[in-house]
Amino acid sequence: MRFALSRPGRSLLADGVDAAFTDPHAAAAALAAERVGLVVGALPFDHADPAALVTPADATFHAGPLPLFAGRPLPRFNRCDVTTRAEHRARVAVAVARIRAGELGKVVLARAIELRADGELDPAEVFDRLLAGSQDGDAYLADLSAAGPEYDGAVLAGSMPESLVRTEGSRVFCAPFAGTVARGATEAQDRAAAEALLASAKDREEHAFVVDWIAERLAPLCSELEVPTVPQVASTPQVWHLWTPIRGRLARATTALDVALTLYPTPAVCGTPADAARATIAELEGPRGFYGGSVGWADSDGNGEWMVALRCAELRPAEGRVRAWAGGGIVADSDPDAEYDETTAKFGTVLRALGV
Ligand SMILES: C=C(O[C@H]1C=CC=C(C(=O)O)[C@@H]1O)C(=O)O
Repeated sequence: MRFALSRPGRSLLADGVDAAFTDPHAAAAALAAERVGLVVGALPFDHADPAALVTPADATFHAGPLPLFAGRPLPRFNRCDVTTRAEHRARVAVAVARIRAGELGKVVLARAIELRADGELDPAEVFDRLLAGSQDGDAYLADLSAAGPEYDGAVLAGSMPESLVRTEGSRVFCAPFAGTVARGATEAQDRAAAEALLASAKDREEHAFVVDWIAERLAPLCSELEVPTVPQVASTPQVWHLWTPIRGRLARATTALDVALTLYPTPAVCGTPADAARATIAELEGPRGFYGGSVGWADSDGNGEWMVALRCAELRPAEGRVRAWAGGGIVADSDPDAEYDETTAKFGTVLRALGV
C-alpha cells in the first residue's frame, strides 16, 4: 500500500508509481495540463524540502471510511522522549516572551518521541490501528520514498480530522482545528471540558489566527466565501478542539493541490507572522520533516482533499524505528506546563495505535 486516506465521506487507496514528483508545483502543473490524472502523497512542513508525491499506477475510491484490514500483531515498543519536559517548557517560555515582546502573534511548538520496535514493523498494520482507534473513520498513510534517498522506505501514518482543504469541482471546504482541551473522564466532566474550551479567550485567540489566515488566502481565489465568526467543538478520542467549517466557491478552475499549496502551513501548525514563526520553530525545534505538512490527493477534474499532517508518526520499518510529534499553539497567555500536558494528550492517538 503506497497511499491511503480514510475519511467519513470518501476514501482513497492507491498503489504503484507511474510518475514521482519532489516539486509539488510541478505536480500541480502536470494535473492542470492533464498530463497526469491523479496525484497522491505528502507535502513537507517546510516548502523548501522535497515533497513525496506520485501518480499511482492503481487507485480505488471508496464511499465512506476504508474497511479495516486483517490484523497482525504489532511488535512491542521501547519509548524515549526526544524532547524532555524541561526542554519543551523552556521553548514555550521563550515563545511566550517573544509574543509578549510583540515579535510574534502565535507560534506552534512541537516535541518529539521516538520508539524502537522489537520485531517487524508493518505500516499497514499501524494504519489499521489508527483507523480502528479513530472516532469517524479518519486515518492516512503516505509512503515518503519519493522524497529522495533520505526517505527511502519511510512512511507517514496518522489520524486527525483536520482537513486543510477539500475541493469538489468549484466547491471548496476547509475545516481548521486549533484550541484544545483533554477529554474528561466522566460524561459530565467531558461536557464541562468542551464548554470551557468554547468559553476560553486564550483558545479562541489561538483559533482565530488560523481562521483569519485561511480566509485571507482563500478570498482572492473565491467568488463566494462563507466564514463563520464563532467556532464549534469537535472531538477525537483523546481531546476536544475548536474548529470552524469554511465553505466557498472557486472563481476559476484550479486543483486541490494548488489550493493546499496556497494555504499550508496554516497557523494551526506554524504561526503568525508566518516567517517569524517558521524561524522560531527552526531555531527551537529543528527540522520537522513531514509532521505539520499535508497528506492528500488531487485529480485533474478539480477534486481532492489534503489533511493537516498531525497526530502522526514517521515509520522506518527497515530500522524498526518510529518518530512521532505533537505540538500546540502558543499565544501570550500560554502556560508551559499546560502546553506540555496538551502534547501528552495529543500523543495518545499514535501511542494507542502502537499499543504503548
Ligand atoms: C499542532 C498540533 O495540533 C494543532 C491542531 C489542533 C489544535 C492545536 C492546538 O490547540 O494547539 C494545534 O494547532 C498537533 O497535534 O501536533
